[in-house]
Formats: sequence, C-alpha cells, structure tokens
Amino acid sequence: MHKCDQKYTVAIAGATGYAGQEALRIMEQHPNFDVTCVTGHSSVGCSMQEYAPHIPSIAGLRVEETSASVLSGHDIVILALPHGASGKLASQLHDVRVVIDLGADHRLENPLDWDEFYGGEYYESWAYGMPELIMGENSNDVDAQYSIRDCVGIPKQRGNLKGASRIAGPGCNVTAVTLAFQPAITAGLVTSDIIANLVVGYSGAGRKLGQANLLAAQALGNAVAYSVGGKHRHIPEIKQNFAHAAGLGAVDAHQFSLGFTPVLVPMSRGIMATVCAPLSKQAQDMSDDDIRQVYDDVYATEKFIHMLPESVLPQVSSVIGSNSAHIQISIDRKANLMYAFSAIDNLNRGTAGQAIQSLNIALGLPEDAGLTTIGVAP
Ligand SMILES: NC(=O)C1=CN([C@@H]2O[C@H](COP(=O)(O)OP(=O)(O)OC[C@H]3O[C@@H](n4cnc5c(N)ncnc54)[C@H](OP(=O)(O)O)[C@@H]3O)[C@@H](O)[C@H]2O)C=CC1
Ligand SMILES: CC(=O)N[C@@H](CCC(=O)OP(=O)(O)O)C(=O)O
Repeated sequence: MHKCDQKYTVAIAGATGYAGQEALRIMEQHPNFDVTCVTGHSSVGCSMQEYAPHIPSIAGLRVEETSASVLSGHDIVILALPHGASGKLASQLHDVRVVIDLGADHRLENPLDWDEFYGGEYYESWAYGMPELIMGENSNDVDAQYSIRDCVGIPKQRGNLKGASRIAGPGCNVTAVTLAFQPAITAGLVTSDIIANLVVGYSGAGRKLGQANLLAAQALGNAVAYSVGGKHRHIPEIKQNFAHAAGLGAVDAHQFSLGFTPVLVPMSRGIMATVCAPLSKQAQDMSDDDIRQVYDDVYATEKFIHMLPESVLPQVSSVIGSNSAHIQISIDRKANLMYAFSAIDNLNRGTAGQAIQSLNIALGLPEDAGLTTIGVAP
C-alpha cells in the first residue's frame, strides 16, 4: 500500500482539554488517521459528546483512563497533558510508532533550564516539532547535522523530523516569537536585547489550568499581564530556538537576552506577538528592502508561513482555525529598532496543527495533509 493511503490508529491522552480537542478536530478531518481512543483524568467514563460537541463524529467515544496500558497498541499517541505528566508515561510507551508530546516535558535540551523554569524530573529532549525552525549553519548541536536545506539553501528542522518516533510540540507563545524573529537572528540583523510583547487569548491557559480566569465577568473588558519579569517558562525555549537559528547549541542560548511579557485579552484563541530589538551594525548598513528580502527568502517556500505584503499588519482573526502564521516586519530607523509581528492560532498553529504537520513529515505523508491555511474570520 502507498504511504498516502495508509491508515494509522491514534490515541489522544488529555482529549478533554483544549489542546487535545484541537488535535481531535484536525485528526477527524485527516485522511490517514483514525482516532480510536481518548483518555482523560477527572472525566474518565464520560462521553466525548459532553467535551467535544463540535466534533459529532467522536461523540460515541468514552473517555478512558490515562495509562500506558490503555495507550499502548495504537500506532500514534498524542499526549496533551499538563507539563510534568507525560515524561514518565511516555517512557512506558515502547510499542507506539510515534509519540507526540504537546506539553513541555521533552522540549528543553538543557536540563538546567528545566530545573529553573519547571522543576521535577528531567526527561530527554525529543525531535522538536517546528518544521520551519532554522538550524543555523555552524550549529554544534547534533540535530543540526541532519537538518535539510530548503530550496533557497536554508537548513531547517524538518529534516530532523523525517522518520522521527518521538516529537516534542513547541509552546504556543514560543512558536509566535520564534517564527517572527528567527530570520533576523540567522541573518545577524539583531543580536540581543530582544523584547517580546504578546497579547494572548484565554484558551492558552487550558480548560482546567485557567478555570479561575474563565469567568466572563472577569475576562471581558479586561487585559492583564502575567508571568512578568523573566519568569515565563517559554523564555528558555525561545532562547534555545534563537541559539539554533544563529548556528549555536542550546548551551549557548544564554547569549540572547529576552524580555517576555504576555498579556491576556478577551479572545478565546489567538496570539499577536510584537518582537523587537536594536538593529545590528550590519543591519544599519542594509536598506529596508534588503532586510525584507531576508524574511522573504527564509519563508519563500513555507506553505504555512505567510509574509504579508509590505505595511499590511497581521491580525489574529485571519489565522484562527488555520495552521498559518502571518508575519510582518517594520524598521524604525530613528529608534534604531527592528520590529517583527506575528499572528497565530495558539491551539492550531501553536499546538495541534504544528504537531500534526510534524507527524505528517515523520510518517512520510504530505506535510500539509489534514491542515489548512484558511482562517475562519470574522
Ligand atoms: N492551550 C494551549 O494553547 C496550549 C497548550 N499546550 C500544552 O498542552 C497540554 C494540555 O494543555 P491544555 O489542553 O491547554 O490543558 P487543559 O487543562 O485544557 O487539559 C488538560 C488535559 O489533561 C488531563 N489531565 C489533567 N491532569 C492530569 C493528570 N494529572 N494526569 C493525566 N491527565 C491529566 C485533563 O483531563 P480531565 O479533563 O479529564 O481532567 C485534560 O484532558 C499542556 O502541557 C499545555 O502546556 C501547548 C501549547 C498551547
Ligand atoms: C494564556 C496562557 O496562560 N497561555 C499559556 C501558554 C500555553 C502553552 O503554550 O503552554 P505550554 O508551554 O505549557 O505548552 C502561558 O502563557 O503559559
């Protein structure tokens, strides 16, 4: 049978949560996947009709216990569990062809970062599920040796995902910031003193994790910052990506200084990231058109990364429901700052969409199978 006709059975752990539900929604529209098992924690025994009424095709599935014995035996397992809950479980899934962890347990390559920002037992890092991540030329990271060049010669992470059996899904804020700024890092347009400000929707906090914030009376008409002052756990992951984009290993990520401030706003989904840094000496000597060309080259062949026409700014409403990232840049010569803006859907591009894109690559399926670039605005 041709690879593209093959069907794989899928189990989704944490299917009652927001990330798991979005994985379910995409899987149900994917030609190669058949979701036969969903698991949860407090919802064990409930019908999926209760948790995902927007996906009628799985209404008949009952939520099972999240355990290695329930998950084993499926071709693919997606772990959409709170961070810290998947490391041990994943280590017991020996017979599963591909395991994707949507949480943080296998993202960080440097155990010291894990200790500082998460704590608890450290589990080894897996192939990082961001196909478009630039793996810079001189990276001393082992993975970089296996990255493949796109048609304009830029080495990217998708090469490391081919045939991968264990994949770590990136954080959603990390995705927005990395895609916005990695071309500038790779080309040396900026070097450090990076500031990322994000407005983010409430679903990023998860159905359970953020319950206290989910009251409409508290959320509507409000905007509130959180995890400020260098505490947000996505900081080491973004710096790790920047290090790779610059051709360095994760241990050199400390070279980048990053200010990171997320602000919750009343959107159910979506992230709008504004990232800026001082222009390097090299960038000061380049024209705005030359700087734009750097971005156009990096993303020219990327179906899901859309460089918007000059002066058109990204909007969250254009990417909701899609696996796309919309990106724009702006150069402020008077302030000597380079800005990049990105909009993504945190649950789709920021989590489940990107994970399934990576899974498609791992299995040798068309990279875009089951995924869309088309949003659902308004
Ligand atoms: N929301 C987002 O935008 C993003 C989320 N992620 C990551 O995805 C993962 C899931 O997040 P999200 O869906 O938002 O969270 P939710 O709170 O919405 O869902 C959590 C899921 O995990 C289950 N669960 C809760 N506690 C445990 C436990 N101790 N053991 C096993 N299962 C448990 C819940 O089951 P039950 O409902 O039955 O109690 C539920 O299915 C997290 O690691 C998160 O960081 C990554 C990127 C973006
Ligand atoms: C609104 C909100 O709280 N969003 C979460 C992001 C969710 C995500 O990407 O988280 P993981 O790294 O845990 O997978 C946050 O900023 O922490």
